[in-house]
Amino acid sequence: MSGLSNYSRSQAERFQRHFALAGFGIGAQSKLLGSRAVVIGAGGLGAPILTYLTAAGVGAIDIIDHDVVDRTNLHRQVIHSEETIGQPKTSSAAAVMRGLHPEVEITEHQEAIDETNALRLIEPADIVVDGSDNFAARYVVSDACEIAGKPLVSGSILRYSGQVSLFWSRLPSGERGPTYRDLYPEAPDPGEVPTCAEAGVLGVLPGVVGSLMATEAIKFLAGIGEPLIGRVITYDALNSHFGEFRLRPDPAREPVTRMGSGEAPEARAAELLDAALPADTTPSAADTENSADIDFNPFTGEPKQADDLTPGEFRRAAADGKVGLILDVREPHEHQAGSIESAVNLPLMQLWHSEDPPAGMEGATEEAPVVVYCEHGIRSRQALAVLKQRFPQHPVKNLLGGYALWQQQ
Ligand SMILES: Nc1ncnc2c1ncn2[C@@H]1O[C@H](COP(=O)(O)OP(=O)(O)OP(=O)(O)O)[C@@H](O)[C@H]1O
Repeated sequence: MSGLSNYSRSQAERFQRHFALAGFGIGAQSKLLGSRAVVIGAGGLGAPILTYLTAAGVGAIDIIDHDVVDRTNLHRQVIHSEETIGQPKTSSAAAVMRGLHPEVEITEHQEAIDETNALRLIEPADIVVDGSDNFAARYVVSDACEIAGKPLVSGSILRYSGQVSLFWSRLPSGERGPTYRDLYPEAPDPGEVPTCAEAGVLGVLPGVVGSLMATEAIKFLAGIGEPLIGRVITYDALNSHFGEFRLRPDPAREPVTRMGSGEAPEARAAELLDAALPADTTPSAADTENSADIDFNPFTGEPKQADDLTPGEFRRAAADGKVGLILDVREPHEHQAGSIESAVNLPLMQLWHSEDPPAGMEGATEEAPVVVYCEHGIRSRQALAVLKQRFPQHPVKNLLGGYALWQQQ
C-alpha cells in the first residue's frame, strides 16, 4: 500500500492528520499499516503503548500478558475498566483496541513470555515493545531480541521516575548496538530493587513513559526521525526533569547466542575481557605505564571527557585527600572479587532506583568530588549522568577505563 488510492474512504479520513504532517505523509502511514508490533505486558506501560500503536495505524499487534485485570491496576492501566476486572488483560485490551481501530489485526497471547517461548513469540515482530514490570521478563525479552536481531523499545518505571531506550543488537550498519544487558549486565538479587507493588508508582507516570515508548516504536516503524538507539531518556516526574545519557555496547560482554546463556559465569570475567576486546583498543604498555597521558577510554575508544579522571589523576587526588567518596557501581560479586580501597559498592541498578543520595555523598565538594567507577568506565558514565541530574550540588567525576584500567597500572 503506497498511494492514497489504496486507502478506503474511512481510513483516509482516519489518518488525514498524519497525511498532512510534513515528513510523515502517506508513505510513512503505509509503512505503519504494513508492520507488526509485539507488545509484552498489557499493564501500566502497555496501556498507552497498545492504545497509541492501534490509533496510529500499526497494521498488526500481538499482545502478550498472562494476567487478569485487578482493581489495583485501574489507577494507571487505563485501557482496562471496572467492567473487565477478573478478565484476561489481553482480551480486555483487545476489545478497546478493536473499538478504536477495527481494522487492526490483533493476536492475543494469554501467556507469560519466558525462555521457552520467547523466540517464537517475537519472531513475527518488526518491533518488540517491552512493557513488562520485572527483571526476569526484561532479560528474557532482551536476550530473545538480541539473538533474533529484533529492535526492542524498552522502558521501566518506579515511584516517580522512569526511563526509555531502543535496543538493537544488529544495527543495519552491521555494528553491534547496545542492549538491556549493556545497561544492566545482570539482574539484581531478589529483593534488592522493590517492585511497584512494594514501592508504589505515580498513576500517571506510565502514561508519560509508555507514550514515549509508543512514540519510539511508531517513529521506527514509519521510518522517521532519529531513533533512540545508544541513548537512554530518563524522566523524573517529581522534579519535572528529562535527562539523557549515552549507552554503548560493552565490548567485554559476550553476545547472547542462546536463551539462558546471557549471564557469563564470574570466573570467566577476566578471560572474556581479554577475548572480547577489539585488538586496536587494547591498552598498550605505553598507555598503561603513563596514565596521565591517556586521553581516551581504551576499552571503548571514547575520548576523555571533562568529568573523567585518568587512573593517574585519581591516584594523585586520592593521595592528596581530594576524593570525597569512591563509589563502585558494579555488581556485588564484582566488587567482592576486587575493588579500590575504601570504595562503597552501590550497583547501578540500585542507584537508579534509589531516591536518596548515596551515603557519604553529602561531604563531596569541588575540591574533593565523588569518584564513580565500574569495570570499564561504561556503567559509571551512566551512574555519573544519573547522579549529576539528581544531585547537581555534589560534584562527581568518572574513573576513565574503570577498575580494569586502574588495576592494570
Ligand atoms: N513474563 C511476562 N510475560 C507477559 N506479561 C508479563 C510478564 N511479566 C509481567 N507481565 C505483565 O506486564 C504488566 C506490567 O504491568 P504493571 O507494571 O502495571 O504491573 P501489574 O503486574 O499489572 O501490577 P502490580 O504489580 O501492581 O500487581 C502486567 O500486566 C504483567 O502481567
